[in-house]
Amino acid sequence: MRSSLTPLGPPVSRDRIIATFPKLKEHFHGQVSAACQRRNTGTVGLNLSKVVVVGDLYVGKTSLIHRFCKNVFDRDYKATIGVDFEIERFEIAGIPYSLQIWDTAGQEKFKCIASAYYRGAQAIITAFDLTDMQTLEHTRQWLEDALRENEPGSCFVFLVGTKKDLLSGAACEQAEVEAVHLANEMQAEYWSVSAKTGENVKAFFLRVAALAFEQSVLQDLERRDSSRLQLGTGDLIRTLPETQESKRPSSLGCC
Ligand SMILES: Nc1nc2c(ncn2[C@@H]2O[C@H](COP(=O)(O)OP(=O)(O)OP(=O)(O)O)[C@@H](O)[C@H]2O)c(=O)[nH]1
Ligand SMILES: [Mg+2]
Repeated sequence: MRSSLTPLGPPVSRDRIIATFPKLKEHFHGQVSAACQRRNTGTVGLNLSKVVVVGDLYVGKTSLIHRFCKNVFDRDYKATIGVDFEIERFEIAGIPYSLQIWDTAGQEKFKCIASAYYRGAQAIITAFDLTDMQTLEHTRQWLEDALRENEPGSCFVFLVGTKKDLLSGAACEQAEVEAVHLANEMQAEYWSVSAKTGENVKAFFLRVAALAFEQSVLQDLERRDSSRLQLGTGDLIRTLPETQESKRPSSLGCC
């Protein structure tokens, strides 16, 4: 049965339906599964969760997003001017869910435009080119800039090595060792992908969506719990001791 929160529009495509937690663990958090089963996920199904993709120019940010959202790959380079975004709809544990994926420009001259869009990100994807290790080094700065605009600890961080199709053997292994090392430092999850062949692209974004969804549901439950608590403990109605004074209606208190 579809959720009553399903937004207007056509149903999500079959490959955007996530029933079990992708990669690393099999199940959603117990509270999240229970909330989904009871359709008690508040406004999660109606909100857009923001994902921001950052990294040097030419590393393949736009290509990665286009491969996932449109299933296309363009060999020609067209620099992103400022920012762009795509909205991708999912159905996760039976609940509709949407990601707003922001594609930012890597060119220095657009940095101030792009950084205005970092705020409110639930996930930050820092991308680098596996064939150009300088771009890996620069991910530290990209991440620092993006985190500065967000509450500490509020974002999932991913380090993504792109253009996997261009590397193989020892060179690939060497690049990945360095990347995993940096990912640990950043407390990021590391993925390597190819927008050209599509390798790992869908699995990666499904993982991003599942993590963001789980966090959204938990935050929503917490928010509703705490507002209920505030109502419960609020000193809204005070009882007066039963004296003759207090029994008398105040309007009759004169004379
Ligand atoms: N072989 C290969 N080429 C890729 C891959 N991803 C991107 N490219 C190429 O790399 C170039 C740059 O890709 P973009 O996606 O435009 O790079 P970008 O990071 O968005 O660049 P800016 O918008 O300037 O920040 C293009 O010519 C792409 O075709 C990949 O997985 N494999
Ligand atoms: Mg781009």
